[in-house]
Amino acid sequence: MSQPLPRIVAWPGTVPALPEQLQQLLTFALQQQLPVAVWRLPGTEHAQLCLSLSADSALTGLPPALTPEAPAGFAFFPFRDSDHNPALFLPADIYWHAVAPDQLHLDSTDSRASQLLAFLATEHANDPDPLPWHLSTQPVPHTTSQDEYFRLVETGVAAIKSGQVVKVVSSRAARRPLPEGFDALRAFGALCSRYPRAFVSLVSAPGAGTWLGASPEVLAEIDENGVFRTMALAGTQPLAPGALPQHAIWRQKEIEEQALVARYIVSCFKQLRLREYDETGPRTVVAGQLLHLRTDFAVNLRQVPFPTLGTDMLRLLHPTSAVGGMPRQAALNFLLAHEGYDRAYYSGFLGPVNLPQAGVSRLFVNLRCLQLHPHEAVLYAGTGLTVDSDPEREWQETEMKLSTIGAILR
Ligand SMILES: C=C(O[C@H]1C=CC=C(C(=O)O)[C@@H]1O)C(=O)O
Repeated sequence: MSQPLPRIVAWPGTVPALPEQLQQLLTFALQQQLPVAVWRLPGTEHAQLCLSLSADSALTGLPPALTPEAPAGFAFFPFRDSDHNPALFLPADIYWHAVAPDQLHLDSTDSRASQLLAFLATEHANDPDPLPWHLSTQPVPHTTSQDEYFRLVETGVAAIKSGQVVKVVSSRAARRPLPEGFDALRAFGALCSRYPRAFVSLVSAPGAGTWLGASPEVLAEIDENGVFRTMALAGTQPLAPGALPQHAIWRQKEIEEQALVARYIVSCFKQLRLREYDETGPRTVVAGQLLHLRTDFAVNLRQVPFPTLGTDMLRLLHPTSAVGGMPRQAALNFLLAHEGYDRAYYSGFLGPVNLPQAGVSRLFVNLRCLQLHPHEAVLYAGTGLTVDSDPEREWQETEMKLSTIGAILR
């Protein structure tokens, strides 16, 4: 049975400018302590918003199903599912898309949805400023010092040399003060302008807290034409001013690191006995001030009858070898034993499912992200280690990755 979006209702009263619309929808959600997500897809201009009318209904134990019949909503999945960092799926009880700003998708017979309509119709001079964003119930994670990170890289390289793992992606958290008057919604807008090719997101949910990000990595998507896509993204170098990405030269280390991720994706298709996939690349792509190597994979689901491919691939892919390592379980065990902090939702995945229409879903890896805490932000970044990794270089790479999202704190 298909689950259509709720009915379309006109925005009550005069339609304000787009930022005020977002501000008002967020104010309602946060004042009512409801989960809410705002996002902007790569290469598009328009923000979208999904609001759930019950915090409990967002708790889910499973990765979402990527089929047209599955509920519409926004997935927010941790790196490792746990009681501290539960897998969330925000049902789209209210959905708004800046493409049609005068419309809201909601069920007006629901009393909470009609409360929203009444709220939007009133004066907004007394709305809270700053907004009461959800805060995580978890303490600020341990932030790894440079010495500790060097040791982590050395331990990772030793684990590779001993054959315990082939590749592992170590990561760390870093604390940064919030600038005076920091406004997360304005920061979301700044990320959208700065990173037009990224998936820009702002998610705020009870328990999980508030996360902002600009991800370069598709985990699994099915587009309007029924094409399933995923990508192998790895290898990093700074984009030198004035240099062309296609002229980038890659070291053996990055070529191998990325090839492992591509091979892992191929092994997932093999497990599903699917041969009809297109593979393009690897080629150099730009992500903010960084370059990566990327191989794109596509399957046309109108030609290859595999209706559960998206769901099956999602379950096989997460966490990919671009954020965990290879072999998957050995790398995850290594990280649990040595990384020394809780990644929470960093390197999990997030994105719309069956939005804006049934059959269209776009999930991204939660990279280049931060979590809001009172007066400070916690930023996250990782680096793929191989046998040739150098601790100093890997530290510098995390610094570069942190500055993608860190740019909005300056
Ligand atoms: C783990 C991260 O990036 C991944 C994606 C692209 C390149 C990566 C790398 O070069 O190590 C990582 O695999 C991160 O940004 O925190």
